[in-house]
Amino acid sequence: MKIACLAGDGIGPEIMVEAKKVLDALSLDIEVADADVGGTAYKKHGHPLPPETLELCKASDAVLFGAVGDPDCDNLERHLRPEQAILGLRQALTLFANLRPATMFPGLEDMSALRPEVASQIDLLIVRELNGDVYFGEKAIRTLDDGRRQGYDFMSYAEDEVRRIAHVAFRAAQGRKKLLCSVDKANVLETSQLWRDVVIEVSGEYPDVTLSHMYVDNAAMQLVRNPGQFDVVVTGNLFGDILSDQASMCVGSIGLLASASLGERQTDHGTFGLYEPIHGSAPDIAGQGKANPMAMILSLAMLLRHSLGLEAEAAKVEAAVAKALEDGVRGGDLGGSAGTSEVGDAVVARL
Ligand SMILES: NC(=O)C1=CN([C@@H]2O[C@H](COP(=O)(O)OP(=O)(O)OC[C@H]3O[C@@H](n4cnc5c(N)ncnc54)[C@H](O)[C@@H]3O)[C@@H](O)[C@H]2O)C=CC1
Ligand SMILES: CC(C)CC(=O)C(=O)O
Ligand SMILES: [Mg+2]
Repeated sequence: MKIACLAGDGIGPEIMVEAKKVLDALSLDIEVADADVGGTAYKKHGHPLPPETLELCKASDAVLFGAVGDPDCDNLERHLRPEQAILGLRQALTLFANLRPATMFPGLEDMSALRPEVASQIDLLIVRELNGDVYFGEKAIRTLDDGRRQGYDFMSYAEDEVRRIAHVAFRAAQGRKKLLCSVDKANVLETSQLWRDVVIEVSGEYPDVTLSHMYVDNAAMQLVRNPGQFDVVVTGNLFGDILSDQASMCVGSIGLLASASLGERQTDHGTFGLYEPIHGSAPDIAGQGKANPMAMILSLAMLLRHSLGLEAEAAKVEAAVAKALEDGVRGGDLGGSAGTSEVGDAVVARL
């Protein structure tokens, strides 16, 4: 079994060290190969996603990804910016299904942005489409005939793109509480109207799952008012990006939310995938040993489960994180003082 490790920029390398500590502690027979990505890769190789990095990912069973984003690169042409590396990987590897679970860890209710009795109900899974929407449509800043500049990003979903993510979401719901909420903006957007029509069509194949629909503005409000109503939420790329950051503060911190990005390619032991925290490179705290590595460590757990078929090991890692939190191990993002390596060590000690 082979994993490609792409640490990236900002806090990426700091949290990747901690995930590797956890992997080492499990003593598994896994080959680990590192590669450059993001601003780090641009500075070394002139491109945020060098061909050798992409080739390594393709030749691996799974990719463990830190984060990309570097303020030094903000004025580069768009195709050279660090963020293009993660967008490029998602597209080149056809990773269209992004699973973002948000669950309340026992004992952490006091850190939620919500009242503890509301927060304690949270156990949801956001299934975010990852290969379409405005992120991948034609985009430009052009000059109109009257001299005004206009920016545009073309939003679209083809029916097959909606159908395949809908199937992933319905199957996920079948393995949980059998509730699926599809989030869109069908009252305004044609893209969303097609999304809704196709989700309804697919629902015919899953009579055991209760499907509901919600406009995204209401969903943002309901996520704060009564998040316990949600089991699986399926939505497009942009809405899923935003709602998952919001969900993270409902359970305490963005430093806790992991993700799996999956496609259809099967490995010998599961599904090929890329695993990353939902947060970015956090330049404001990079290099200070303050980043919470738990989202990265929980992403490793998802990798073990989905790509390597190591369910017991995945559960062990998740239990070690939960135990560390229960024991009061908290970084600055959770109102504590534990540094990045201290948190990683605490998780390893509980494995
Ligand atoms: N998949 C990726 O690689 C992503 C990359 N980005 C990029 O990251 C850069 C920074 O973006 P931001 O909007 O600031 O979002 P961000 O998620 O990097 O940071 C937002 C806030 O959360 C905090 N934070 C994030 N992760 C944390 C952790 N593990 N522990 C403690 N605190 C944490 C940061 O310090 C910051 O105050 C940008 O270049 C952006 O494009 C953003 C999101 C995803
Ligand atoms: C291209 C990324 C920066 C998008 C993002 O914020 C995410 O995937 O969470
Ligand atoms: Mg995001």
